[in-house]
Amino acid sequence: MGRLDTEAMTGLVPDFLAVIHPAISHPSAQVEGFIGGLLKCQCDKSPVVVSVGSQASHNHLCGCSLCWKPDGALFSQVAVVPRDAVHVTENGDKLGLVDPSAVIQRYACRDCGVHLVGRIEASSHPFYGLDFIHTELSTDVGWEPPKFAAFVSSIIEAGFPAAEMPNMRRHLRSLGLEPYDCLSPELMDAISSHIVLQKQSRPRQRVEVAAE
Ligand SMILES: N[C@@H](CCC(=O)N[C@@H](CSCO)C(=O)NCC(=O)O)C(=O)O
Ligand SMILES: [Zn+2]
Ligand SMILES: [Zn+2]
Repeated sequence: MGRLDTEAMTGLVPDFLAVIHPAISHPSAQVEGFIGGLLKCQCDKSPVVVSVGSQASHNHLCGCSLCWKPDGALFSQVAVVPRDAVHVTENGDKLGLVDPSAVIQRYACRDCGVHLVGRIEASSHPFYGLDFIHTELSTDVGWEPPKFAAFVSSIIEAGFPAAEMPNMRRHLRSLGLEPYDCLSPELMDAISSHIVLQKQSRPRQRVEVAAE
């Protein structure tokens, strides 16, 4: 089987649980007062280790083509933490920038391909100050579980049959993961509010009208 078995997905009844994400049948149990843990890449030898000194927030499934997914999964599981809480503690020399032109600067292990951290460098970005992480890379217990599914329509770009999308959305809802085709309304509202504030703090442009 290839990285993503799109042939199996064209069957009449796709095995949704198997293709959504391996962690979804046993989601993490959030622990109050949890203060973070260690993320490790999938290398048996000299794994990259990242220390995260914070609980994660906005944990969600993401169907976009850019976020890292375990083999065979259609969705990534991705959350944010304050960037100050993130420190590469071991084998950081193995990290490489996946796509320098992306808004989220994702750093992956060059040996196993796992993405350890996604950082926003543009200070004007609504999510500046937050790093994207994959909590499944940690064996520590207490991380916030995923709460919704984002960029769901994007899985079609990975080969998921468009005709099966109503079933996929129904299935995500049955798992308590409301499907959205961008981010959740809460996050979209935060993005728009940030844009309004940015416009207000920018001096108004004078529009010159040429005299006839
Ligand atoms: N259809 C595209 C969507 C890609 C996309 O816009 N991804 C979002 C969500 S990633 C985390 O939730 C995004 O913010 N991307 C910016 C970036 O990744 O740099 C596709 O599937 O590729
Ligand atoms: Zn690795
Ligand atoms: Zn994504």
